[in-house]
Formats: sequence, C-alpha cells, structure tokens
Amino acid sequence: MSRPKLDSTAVSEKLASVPDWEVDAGETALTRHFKFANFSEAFGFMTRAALVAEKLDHHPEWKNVYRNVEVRLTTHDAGGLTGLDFDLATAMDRIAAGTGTKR
Ligand SMILES: C[C@H](O)[C@H](O)[C@H]1CNC2=NC(N)=NC(=O)C2=N1
Repeated sequence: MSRPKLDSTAVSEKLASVPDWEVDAGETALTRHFKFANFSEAFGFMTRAALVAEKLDHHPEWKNVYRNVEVRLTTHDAGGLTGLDFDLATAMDRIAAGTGTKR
C-alpha cells in the first residue's frame, strides 16, 4: 500500500489527534514512550499492536525495556510520515488505554 508523504501542514493537523506523540525535527517520524504497570502489560501491548501492524502492513520500530516501550513510526517507502503512521499511532493509543498505561 503506497501513501503520499504528508507536508508540514498535514502533519500538524494530524498531530492534534494524537497529542501524546512527538514529531522529530525533520518531520520524518512520530515517537512515543509508553510506560506500563509491569512487563506483562508492556508485552501484551506489543502483542496486540503487532497484530494491528501486520493487518495494516505497517510496522513499528520499537524497543522494550522491562515495563517501558519506546515506539518510532515512519514510512520507509515514502521517506517520511504518511497517514499510515498516524493510523498506527491511533491504534496504539487505543490499545494502551485499555491496558492501564502509566505515563
Ligand atoms: C511490501 C510491504 O508492503 C512494505 O515493505 C511495507 C511493510 N511495512 C512497512 N512499515 C513501515 N513502517 N514502513 C514501510 O514503508 C513499510 N512498508
């Protein structure tokens, strides 16, 4: 699935719907740090998010340390941010909200 790279205006507009995420200076990626109650919650989040990512055919760059999950979203094919990154960010927010996220 090919999506157009978003310009600065579109990125700003879409960021309003995922306020817990940050955009890097070059507007190439969305990042968010999730902190869960324990490792099981963190890994459960990753498992559920992985299934959504596979369904979207859009995959996160992420790192898990104990109950922390660092996520970076970018569209490699487009060399920047596309609607898919915001779709996956929205899905991750929804999943985390259901698992007792601690920030
Ligand atoms: C062939 C397949 O659709 C592509 O390689 C997909 C897979 N997952 C992907 N994930 C991300 N984050 N960016 C991509 O450009 C991408 N491309």
